Amino acid sequence: MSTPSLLYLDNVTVSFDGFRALNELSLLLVPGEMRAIIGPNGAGKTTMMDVITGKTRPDKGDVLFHNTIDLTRLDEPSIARLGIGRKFQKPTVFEQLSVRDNLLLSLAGHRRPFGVLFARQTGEERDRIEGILRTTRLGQHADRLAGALSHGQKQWLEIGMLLGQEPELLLVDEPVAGMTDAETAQTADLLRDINRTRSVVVVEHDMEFVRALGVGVTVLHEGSVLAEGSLDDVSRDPSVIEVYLGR
Ligand SMILES: Nc1ncnc2c1ncn2[C@@H]1O[C@H](COP(=O)(O)OP(=O)(O)OP(=O)(O)O)[C@@H](O)[C@H]1O
Repeated sequence: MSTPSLLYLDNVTVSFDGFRALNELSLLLVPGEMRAIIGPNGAGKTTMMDVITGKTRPDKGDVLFHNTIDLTRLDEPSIARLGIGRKFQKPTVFEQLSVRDNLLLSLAGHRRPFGVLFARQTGEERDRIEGILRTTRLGQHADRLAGALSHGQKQWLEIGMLLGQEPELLLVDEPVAGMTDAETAQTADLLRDINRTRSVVVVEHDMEFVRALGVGVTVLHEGSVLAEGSLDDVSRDPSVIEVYLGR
């Protein structure tokens, strides 16, 4: 029996003017998994996310979703519709709207986004928004303008907006950059909650946060996987110490 696979990057190479940002990168994510991706600056983390979401096309290699769908043949909107959602580092919430209205706009299935603000909410929409408010710890702030939230709360709102699209796999890029220690700890809890029902790939430099996640870690270096395992395992790996943690 083959290993169940949610996402499989098979020998993916991406070159920019002859420079290999990804160099025969292979990585397997099983359904339901949360994986942390770490690695020094320039290791290829962002390029890897760009390949998964269809922003960058590899020169070589396949990216298989559920073993059968080759993402390298699809464009960004098609990949998003398949259930792969990405949160970029910088929050891009609608500052002039309330937290609740931001979430309403994000719900999957709306064809004319801004029109929904003037339409009567359905019970199902209300329930889904309440669920996302609970997950993102924003229940107390539902009626505040998004622009009045702290940096950390804006990041949670954006994660909530991603949840509105019901992704099967969330890609999260440096979620705790610029957060306070308390916000960082809460973000780890929040992602663990989300991971009960969805798979997650999180790129992060903050090792305290990665430790709090308590998930498998992949170390990238020069566009390839240098090590994989628990944070303790990879922290002990001499090659990792040499290129990254020991710097
Ligand atoms: N569009 C591009 N054109 C040329 N070179 C690029 C391009 N995108 C990335 N690179 C190079 O590819 C390498 C990998 O970059 P990438 O942004 O994927 O690394 P990263 O691991 O995300 O780094 P960081 O932790 O700094 O965000 C870097 O050397 C970068 O300069």
